[in-house]
Amino acid sequence: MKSGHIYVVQMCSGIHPEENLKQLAALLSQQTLKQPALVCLPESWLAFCQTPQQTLAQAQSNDDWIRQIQQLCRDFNIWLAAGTIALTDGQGRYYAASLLFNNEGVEVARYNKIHLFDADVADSAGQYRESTLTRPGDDIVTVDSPFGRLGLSVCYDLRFPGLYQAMREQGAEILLVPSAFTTVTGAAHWKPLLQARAIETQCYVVAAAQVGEHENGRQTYGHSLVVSPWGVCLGEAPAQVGVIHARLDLTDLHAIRQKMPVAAHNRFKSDFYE
Ligand SMILES: O=C(O)CNC(=O)[C@H](CS)NC(=O)CCC(=O)C(=O)O
Repeated sequence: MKSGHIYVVQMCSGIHPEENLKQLAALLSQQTLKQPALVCLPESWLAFCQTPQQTLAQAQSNDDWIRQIQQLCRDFNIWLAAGTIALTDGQGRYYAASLLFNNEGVEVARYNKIHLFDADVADSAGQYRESTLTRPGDDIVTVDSPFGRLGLSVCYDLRFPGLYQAMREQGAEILLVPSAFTTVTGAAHWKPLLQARAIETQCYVVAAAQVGEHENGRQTYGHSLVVSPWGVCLGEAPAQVGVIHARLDLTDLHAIRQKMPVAAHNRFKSDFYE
């Protein structure tokens, strides 16, 4: 039965990729990484920019950063769920892309954030309009790994349970939710949403978060979380930069699914109306 070690890196990313990569390497160096290791990073960890135009410029020039990230996977012998990185669509916009690399630095999956955060929030930023230059993705992504079958999602996606049900139907066992939640919505919704997704799908949920006051003027909630398929929090980060570790064991997951087979009982599957 598959199992492994998950390391969730909570970052306070700034505008400059070089500094963010240094922050990541320093945090990983402080860990004794048990194998096999899956390292999960938050949304926009490589560059948390000030404007969509800055993010677009970043998206058009990050080939070299990606090569450095691939090298980091080999140096630390880790699988890396690389949060999100802005990647150009070649037509003047960018995707919020979540790339998964194996321990040889090979890209094994890519998910483009489907739901974009266009919302008004009672915080110092006030307005979020992610769709300004971001192109939304269309495809649901699940992929096998030494840890189990991973389902990829990003931040605001968390509010749309249909996506997670679809990943469950594709066999997902571990759902990844790299995020940069606002402090206001995070305090109100973050933990219950993550626990609900874990309980409904009977999956592990792993959510790496941005935290603190950022160079771009934004504030984020932190509280990175690992939730078991029973809804129990196996690890929760405080509101500061750092790494949390959890051991995932799919034996428990399959026991939970066997005792309460909600996926088989579900009458609202995607083929319900066919
Ligand atoms: O803009 C960037 O560089 C990084 N992207 C983000 O910070 C995104 C879009 S603005 N944030 C969210 O999705 C927060 C969702 C949230 O807070 C909620 O659902 O309550």
